[in-house]
Amino acid sequence: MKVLKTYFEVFEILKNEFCDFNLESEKVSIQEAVFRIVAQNIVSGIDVPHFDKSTVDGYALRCEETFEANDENPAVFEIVGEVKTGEVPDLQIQKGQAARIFTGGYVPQNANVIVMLENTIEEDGKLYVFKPAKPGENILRKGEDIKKDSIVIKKYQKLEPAQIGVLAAIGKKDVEVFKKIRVGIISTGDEIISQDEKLDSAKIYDVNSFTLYTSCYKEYALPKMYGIVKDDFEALKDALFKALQENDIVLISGGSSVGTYDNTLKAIESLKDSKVLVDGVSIKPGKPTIIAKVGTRAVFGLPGHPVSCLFIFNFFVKRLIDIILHQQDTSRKVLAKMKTSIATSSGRTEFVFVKLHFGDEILAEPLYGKSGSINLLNNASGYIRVDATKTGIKAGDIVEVILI
Ligand SMILES: Nc1nc2c(c(=O)[nH]1)N[C@H]1C(S)=C(S)[C@@H](COP(=O)(O)OP(=O)(O)OC[C@H]3O[C@@H](n4cnc5c(N)ncnc54)[C@H](O)[C@@H]3O)O[C@H]1N2
Ligand code: MOO
Repeated sequence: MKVLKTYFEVFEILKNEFCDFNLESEKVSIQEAVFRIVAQNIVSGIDVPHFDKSTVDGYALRCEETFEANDENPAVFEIVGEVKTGEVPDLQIQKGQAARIFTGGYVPQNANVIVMLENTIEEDGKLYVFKPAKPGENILRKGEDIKKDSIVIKKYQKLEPAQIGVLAAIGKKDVEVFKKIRVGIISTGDEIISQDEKLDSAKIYDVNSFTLYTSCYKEYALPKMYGIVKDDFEALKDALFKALQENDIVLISGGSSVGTYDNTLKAIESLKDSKVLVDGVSIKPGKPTIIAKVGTRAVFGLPGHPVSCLFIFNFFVKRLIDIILHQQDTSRKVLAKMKTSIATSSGRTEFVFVKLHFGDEILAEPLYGKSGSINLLNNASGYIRVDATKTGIKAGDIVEVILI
């Protein structure tokens, strides 16, 4: 009998086999680079800001002269000019002098504080300051945000909008990022037809090509469909061979189980340099999952049932993409209270889909349905894990829900 691997053994295998995957890089504009992974450390060529900058509208002056100021005895300054935002001022602040300045303005020489407009009165060319000001107050110093020559973004860091902002601030127009992981997608089965065909009895529309293709978008991978292949060993082998030439990961859905027409394992094994790493996992859904390495590339045989297929993408394929890109597990999780009890009995680790209800507390309502019912996922917010040693979870128990 086949020995099934546990899911954490599979995680370890994926990590050991694919952690030094050779990724090529490419240069893209910073606005195109969002959610991509940086291919080299990025060093700032400038200080940000690259001049002492006012963070408020007010007056530039020397703070020492305000130390004795109070409501009755304001410090008095002569206004010697105005700093135009975006221009370097040609004035210097001497003792007893102040200059008007606006948010973002270049702090004039000798000034060491900007007093906020609201804390002053300007009358007949004179400025009255009623409170002591602290040195450096309301000034963003040259290099205070980002120092010249410092590493601002590290290799393998993901570029979220905030990081794109940092790149913009240091004047970058483009950035070197890892190329998107290319994922080839094959559906198999004599009963599977495309949406262009007439739905005869005993046929079903291809669902997995589309759920897998669109799941790749969520992982910022580059999917390509290779169509529907009949239950024919040679045809599947040819499609797999072609997809492997053009992709980093190939996903075959259907034909991964033990039926006479289940050709996925045979097709993988027939390829030169192939090594089957996993053939069956002790989980539900997703038991008939196959994972292989062909040369340096990965091939997944995914269960045909649409729910199992999509679940295994989220559980293992996503994990592999994270490993290749040196990312932590990026699944989002919330704690919730079970709305009703559930029983589990497969002897495998079970993943139960739940719908979340948000109110004073977050409730997780278990969803029932078979692995073939894609509509089950239509209603699911996420899933919970029930270990193989357990026989279920009781209503009221707090569970961790992994969001999908
Ligand atoms: N004797 C056994 N039979 C089965 C086992 C087992 O351990 N022993 N495992 C069951 C489990 S669990 C699953 S999951 C399925 C997976 O089987 P396959 O990966 O070989 O998938 P198929 O048999 O080809 O298809 C299963 C089911 O899914 C439908 N399907 C397939 N591809 C698509 C697609 N692209 N779009 C929509 N639906 C698809 C297919 O028509 C079947 O209904 O095996 C169990 N059997
Ligand atoms: O992958 Mo299967 O869903 O365990 O029926």
